[in-house]
Amino acid sequence: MLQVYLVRHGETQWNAERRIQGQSDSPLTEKGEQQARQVGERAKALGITHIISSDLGRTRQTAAIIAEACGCEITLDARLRELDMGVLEERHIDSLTSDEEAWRRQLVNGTSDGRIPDGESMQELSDRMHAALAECLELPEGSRPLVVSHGMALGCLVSTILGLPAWAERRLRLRNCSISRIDYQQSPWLASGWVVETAGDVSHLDAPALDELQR
Ligand SMILES: O=C(O)[C@H](O)COP(=O)(O)O
Repeated sequence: MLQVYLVRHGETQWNAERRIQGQSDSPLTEKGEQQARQVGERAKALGITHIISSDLGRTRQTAAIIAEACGCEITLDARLRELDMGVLEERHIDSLTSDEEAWRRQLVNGTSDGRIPDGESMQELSDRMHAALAECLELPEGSRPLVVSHGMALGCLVSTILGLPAWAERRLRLRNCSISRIDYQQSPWLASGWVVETAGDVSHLDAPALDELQR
């Protein structure tokens, strides 16, 4: 049975400052680098064989730290990027006008085709994340891949595997450097296809980051 580990990147400067990143970027904080090292230790113990990462800077930085610990090659895949948040990228979450806040809420509270101006819909995000995930099925027998991506992108993947709408990802707390696991199984009794084993595990982190709303 193929097991795929899903890791959100380590804490970044803008995560700590509550600024919207989307496909814009900011570097890992010192804490984010430490979190990535702790994922690296776990990844080594798990016998990870391949690392597949979003091509944004913060995920590449996290993937490089994990790869150093477990000695795997990194493959970059732009389909694993965070949701494109259009004109709201780089903005401080507490600085949004009421119109801007309405765009954001429309996106995360139940409209799969809603989008922030110049941004992407949750459905588009879901489609590209599933297409990237499907490539794990082509890896050689016995592979154990680890995917490094983003909060909304991974939340959308896990939600849709569970049969929930893409926007249900806001109901999942995927903190920086949390690990989720999904398996691809064929079962006569349970679901066949992707199933969720764990979501948002932070037991490998000394001091898990607070999520954005708690900061
Ligand atoms: O700020 C954002 O773009 C998202 O809410 C979180 O994205 P991240 O997982 O890349 O920090």
